[in-house]
Formats: sequence, C-alpha cells, structure tokens
Amino acid sequence: MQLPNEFVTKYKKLMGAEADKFLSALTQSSYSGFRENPLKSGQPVATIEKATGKVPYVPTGYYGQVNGKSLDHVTGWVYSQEPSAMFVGEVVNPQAGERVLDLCAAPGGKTTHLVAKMNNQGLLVANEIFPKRAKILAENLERWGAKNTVVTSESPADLEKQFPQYFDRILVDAPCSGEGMFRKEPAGIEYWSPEYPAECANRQQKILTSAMKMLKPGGILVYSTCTFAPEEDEQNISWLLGNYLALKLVPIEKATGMDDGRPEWADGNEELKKTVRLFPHHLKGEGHFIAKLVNGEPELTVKKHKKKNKRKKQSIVKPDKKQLKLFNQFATSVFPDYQPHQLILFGDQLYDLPLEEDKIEGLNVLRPGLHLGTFKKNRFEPALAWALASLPSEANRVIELSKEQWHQYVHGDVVNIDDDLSNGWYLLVCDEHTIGFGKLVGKTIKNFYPKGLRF
Ligand SMILES: C[S@@+](CC[C@H](N)C(=O)[O-])C[C@H]1O[C@@H](n2cnc3c(N)ncnc32)[C@H](O)[C@@H]1O
Repeated sequence: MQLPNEFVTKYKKLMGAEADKFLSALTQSSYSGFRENPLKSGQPVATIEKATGKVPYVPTGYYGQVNGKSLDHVTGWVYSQEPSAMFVGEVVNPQAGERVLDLCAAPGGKTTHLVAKMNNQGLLVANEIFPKRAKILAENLERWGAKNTVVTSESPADLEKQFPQYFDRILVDAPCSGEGMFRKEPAGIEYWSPEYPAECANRQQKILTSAMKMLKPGGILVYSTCTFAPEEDEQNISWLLGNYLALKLVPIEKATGMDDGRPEWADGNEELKKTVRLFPHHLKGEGHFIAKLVNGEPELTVKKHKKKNKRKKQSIVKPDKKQLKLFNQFATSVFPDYQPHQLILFGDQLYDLPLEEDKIEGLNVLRPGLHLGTFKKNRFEPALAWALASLPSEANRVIELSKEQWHQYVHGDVVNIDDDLSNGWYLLVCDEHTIGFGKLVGKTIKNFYPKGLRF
C-alpha cells in the first residue's frame, strides 16, 4: 500500500516521535470482527463462528470473520463489524424506550448495535441520504430482527424539519476522509488529497448543524469518524463548542490502548481530551475518533413545524376490517401474544409503526417499522422480517428443520417433513435459529423464502 507523500509528511509532523510506529501500523493487515446479537443468540457465538478472541471493550464483540452464508449470519445472530467501529455503539449507549436517531446509518453496523442496546424498545430512526445504501441498511436491519426501527432516506437538512428537538440521543457517524480505513479499504487512498479533510469537515459541520436542531434539551450527541484528520475530529468539536455554548463534552471511559483526543491539534482546549482516538498502533483495530456531548440547552418552546413540505411521498393508510381479520387470524394462530404498536399499510404491505404516524408523512420512508406481511387477494402472507424478529419461544406453531432442510429452504426448494401436523402457517426453526415462515400442506412445507435472498 502506497500512502500519499503529503499524508506521510502531515502525520510525521503531527505525530512526532510516534510517527514511524503509526505509519508502519498502516502497512500491516487490518483486523476483522463481528458482534453477536443478544436479542437472538442463546449460546456463546464464539463456539460456533470462527472467533479468534474477544474484543475487550464490547461485551458482544469478537475478533474473527463471519461466513456470509452461515446460519448465524443469514438469521442475524451475528453482524460483521470492524473492532474499533464497535466502540461507537458502546459510547452512544442508548436506553430502552428512548428516541434515538442514527443520522448517517448505512450499511447499519452501528444501527444494529443500537437496536440491541435498546432491546428493541423505544424508537430508532435510521437515516441514510442515498436510497440505494438505505435499502441495504433496511435489509441488514431486517436480518438483525429490528422491531423499533424506521428507515428513512433524507438529507439531514430535510429531516431536521420533521423532528425539531425530538431525539434523546443522536449519532452522527459522519461521512469522512476515511484515513482510518486505509489499510482495510486501500481504494479510499485514491480519493485522498491534502484538501479533502477540510472539504469533509465542511460537510460534517452542515450535518452537525441539522443534528443539533433535532437534539432535545438534555439530549446526547455522539460524533464519530474513521479518520485521523484533526480538521474532521478535534477541530470540528471545537467548532461545535464555539457555536453551541450549551454543549458540553462528556468524558468517555477509555479502554486499554485508547487515547485521549489531542487539544493541540485544535484550539488547545483541554476539554478535548474527553474525546477518544483509536489508533491502529495502540490497539487491535482501525482508526477512529469519537466525541460525546450533552446539550445543556434549557427547554425552549418549539415552534410547531408548519408543513411547507408539500411532497407526499408516503400516505398513511390503516388496514380495513377485512384485512384486520386476516391479520388477526394469522397472529392468533402463530404469535398469540404479539402486541403491535400501530398497524399501517404501504400499498398492500402491512407494517408495525413504532411512532406517531404524522412524523413520517412527507418523508422518504423505506421501512416504517417492522414489516409484518402482505395482503394478497383473500389472504395474509407473513413477511420474513417478522420471523427474523421473533424467537421460537414466542410462536405457537413451530417446525424444527435439520441443517440439510435449512439448505433446501434457503435454496427455495419445497421441504418435506415426517410428522403429522395440521395444515397452515408455521415458524421455521433450525438449531434454535428462527429462519422464516412456511405453509404446511400435508407433509410438504411451501417455501416463502424471498427469491432475491435464495442461495
Ligand atoms: C461512515 S458512513 C456510516 C457507516 C454506518 N454508520 C455504519 O456503521 O454502518 C457515513 C454515511 O454517511 C452518508 N453520507 C454521505 N454524504 C452525506 C451527507 N451529505 N449527509 C448525510 N449523510 C451522508 C454515506 O452515504 C454513508 O452511508
């Protein structure tokens, strides 16, 4: 890997005596890792995936690689994530029941972590500006079993109009110059230029300005990047502190190998030591920067947002009596204890929306909460997302499949069983993993695994 000369010169100057160790670490191999899903896994994942060790600062984190076609991955028991990036979710530390915004969320590494920390309770809005990336985010959340999460695809400036002073916690995992990922994704080096960090900082300040409008008084803002560039890290935090006088840095408890932020790389404010830097020559992970701030602003009367926004991208419709009957028939037979927040329809798709419906009107919403199923003529077909967000113990009607039958199922084949069971819908389970729904007719399970996911 060839680092740009200007990059080397810049960091030799900034890092001084440490520069050689730092630059040499960038030429070594990167670390891979994964988090297990505490909402699902009933046994230590380290024994079933190829974990090479425990990430010391993340209770659910492991070093090692996940096989994308393994049962654990396909059913959302694990999520592949670089070890340093895992610390961000720990710093955000959202609580069950809170309103949380992940403003730059795709592909969802941190969002899935937040879902787990919130125990799927409260509201998580996961936003990604680019629709294609937002689609991947929605798919990853579906596999993870997110119930409390709405996926939107908006610019921060548009989102701020909808949610003034609304969130208890906001994560801005900002688009950045990516210097911390150079050894993991060397293609990023091509985009780098000496001017690039300042350009990124400018964009980050715009995103932070929108984030501040959506943060409640007393709310927590976490800002993270995967770059070493002081312009995007300490200098942006100085900028925030200078522009929002009620914002205060909250100290982050550092694990072994983590460094304090560097005041001397910004305006010398010693408070910046409360931020954290993860350097690849000091720990087993890639480069990251994280700051945690609390908004001490007293509660202000928030002007009711007048909907200037005339675009009606989504219209909210409730299921009619007939649809409710079909849904209830399914729910009573398979998930008798399921308590939806609010049932809404997008076309013929039924979702369980975890927030007030007017909050999503006018927004580009890819996933208005948990996808429960589809109405087709005179029947209700449950969605894979609902299965993946459920535990075997929550279902009345379960069929256990062998590993071989699971392979048939994800391949899209019909699966035959030996037992005599009544016809109808069942939750399919393999080795304690919820894998999907199947409709039993005689001794044959009709396969409803989505075509696009088959392998
Ligand atoms: C560092 S990545 C987020 C990674 C993600 N949080 C995760 O853990 O998987 C930053 C994201 O910001 C998005 N982005 C790019 N430009 C943006 C902008 N102007 N405003 C908001 N988000 C932007 C990118 O598409 C990208 O998905």
